[in-house]
Amino acid sequence: MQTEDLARDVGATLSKPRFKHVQGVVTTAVRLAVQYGESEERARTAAWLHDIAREWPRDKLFEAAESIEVPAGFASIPALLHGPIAAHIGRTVYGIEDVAILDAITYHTTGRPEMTVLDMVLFVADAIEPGRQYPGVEEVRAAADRSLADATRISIDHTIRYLINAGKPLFPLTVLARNSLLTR
Ligand SMILES: Nc1ncnc2c1ncn2[C@@H]1O[C@H](COP(=O)(O)OP(=O)(O)O)[C@@H](O)[C@H]1O
Repeated sequence: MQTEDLARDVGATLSKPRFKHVQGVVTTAVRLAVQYGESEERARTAAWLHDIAREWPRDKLFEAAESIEVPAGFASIPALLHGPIAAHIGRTVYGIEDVAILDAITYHTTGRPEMTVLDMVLFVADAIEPGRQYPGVEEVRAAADRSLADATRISIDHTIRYLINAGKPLFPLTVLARNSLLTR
């Protein structure tokens, strides 16, 4: 699979602002991969694919989730389904067999316990790409310069606070991801 083909398909699938976000995630993921000793190629592929189903309507996400293997609990929060579905598309449409890439995509919104370097590269890149603006983003950016695990944990802390303040459900795996990062 050529990255150019993937980039072209993503460009044809997503809205302009979302495509710009993905481009920012690709650039940032590659930079973090170089900094933290992960493969640039894997980071690039995961980043191009991660949001390919992000703009699907709820019904389409639920329908797709019924026919693929989704990790436990994901279907209870529709906003999380685009990760596992993007991984499924990566495997079935683009022939990606590297489980590390597929897992990084699956868990890019939630995190998980014992996150790999590639998981964290994508997670943090998604949180700090240049187009991201939210209270606290500078703290995550600064942390990413010194420690990928700290940046991941701080980003998770922001997400947890955001979800609580917004009265939204919090996926339990994210709490386990945070606990695991605190004991690393
Ligand atoms: N750990 C989580 N638990 C529950 N819901 C979450 C979690 N993380 C994110 N969400 C919800 O899923 C939505 C999509 O998250 P994300 O993919 O990070 O958004 P985007 O990249 O579009 O900003 C968020 O707006 C939030 O409401």
